[in-house]
Amino acid sequence: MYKIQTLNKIARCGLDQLSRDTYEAATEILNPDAILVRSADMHSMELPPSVLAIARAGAGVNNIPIPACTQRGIVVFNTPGANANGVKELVIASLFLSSRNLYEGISWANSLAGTENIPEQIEKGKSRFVGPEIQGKTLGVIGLGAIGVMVANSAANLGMRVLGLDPFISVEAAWKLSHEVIKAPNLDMLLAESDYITIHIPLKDDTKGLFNAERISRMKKGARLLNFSRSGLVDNTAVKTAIAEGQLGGYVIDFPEAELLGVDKVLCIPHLGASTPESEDNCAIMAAEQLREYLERGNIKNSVNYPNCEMAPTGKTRITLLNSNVPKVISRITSTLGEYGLNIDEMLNKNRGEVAYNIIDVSDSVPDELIEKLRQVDGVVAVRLIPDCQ
Ligand SMILES: NC(=O)c1ccc[n+]([C@@H]2O[C@H](COP(=O)([O-])OP(=O)(O)OC[C@H]3O[C@@H](n4cnc5c(N)ncnc54)[C@H](O)[C@@H]3O)[C@@H](O)[C@H]2O)c1
Ligand SMILES: O=C(O)[C@H](O)COP(=O)(O)O
Repeated sequence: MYKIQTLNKIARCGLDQLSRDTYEAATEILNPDAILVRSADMHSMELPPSVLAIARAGAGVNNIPIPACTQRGIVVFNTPGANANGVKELVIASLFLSSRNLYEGISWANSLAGTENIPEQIEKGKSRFVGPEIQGKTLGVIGLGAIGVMVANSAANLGMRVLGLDPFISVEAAWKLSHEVIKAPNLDMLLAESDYITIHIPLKDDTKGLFNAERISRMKKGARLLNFSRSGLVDNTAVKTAIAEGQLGGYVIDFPEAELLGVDKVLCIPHLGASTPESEDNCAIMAAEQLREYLERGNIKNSVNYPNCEMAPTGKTRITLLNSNVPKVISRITSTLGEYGLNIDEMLNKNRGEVAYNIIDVSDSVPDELIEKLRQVDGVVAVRLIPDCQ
């Protein structure tokens, strides 16, 4: 029986992937084998030694202490693209929301409740909420991954001139990008020419505070900024100053913090990007499937800290090893197997940066003592035995 701890509400159809005969999933559970999470902050959580894997039902993994997990041999997964359409639709909606002053206009209309001559007041007052159409305007998209590509393509379809910037764009994303999207040669050009800018990059050490006062000052005067990625990418104080000075025409944030609430021209959305039944289902199913594949077969798919590594099960005994990516570890592993007279039927080794992963299938039975010996091998971080791997 595998035990799964859920730290957030995970869509039922995802949990249904984990059959009740083999899995027990609960919010409180002793010695979990794996954790299923959405946005819960795990940085201060003490992870029990039993945890083998963490699956983030979503894209951003800044809520998970990745380096500490890697060091302990905990494989962390996310669900690339599973909620991208949900976010894209809200980004497109927010272009209109912000440009046409819809939130302010609707709030004002509602504030007239209980007063006289509503139609007259509406016609008199509406001119305060005039806002530009997006057709023909320039949208700068920073980050052309799962979400950025969808946003860029949809905006081009709506008649916008779209500039895209992603120095690390994947081949897969590049294939999906509309030929109408113009490659911005650098951030300066994108900042200077865009009427709207939307950010779709992960929050990391090198992206933190990307939109600071200096970069905002290089934006076109009155341009609007949309942030559906993470609050830490944009400096809130710089946003407030730039709005007060008219440099920024508006800011839409899906991760509002205290200092932004109630600020004029700031639209605070309560992290609704992926809050659609479709996105929640997609993420939960993908995360649960990835966990199953890892726990039951040792296969790694869509990990953010270990290499992807998949070997079709042979029905034999499978040994999996997580190790440091340094010379001689593999030879030490294979000679340890040799000492116990074990012949390797199939083996797959993949590395990623400082770590590596191995799947080894053997026909013979594996004594517990050998697994203990493998755990002692210099450079090996964790070892697992999966008998009769189907
Ligand atoms: N609001 C929400 O509910 C919601 C939902 C999903 C994702 N997100 C956030 O959006 C981010 C992007 O999601 P995604 O699914 O598109 O991820 P993704 O991994 O598919 O795409 C991220 C892209 O950013 C690019 N990138 C990284 N650093 C960059 C930089 N400095 N300049 C330009 N490009 C850079 C990468 O090359 C990649 O193509 C996530 O990391 C997450 O923080 C928010
Ligand atoms: O990174 C993500 O996938 C989003 O921020 C969605 O987060 P959520 O699953 O908590 O809605």
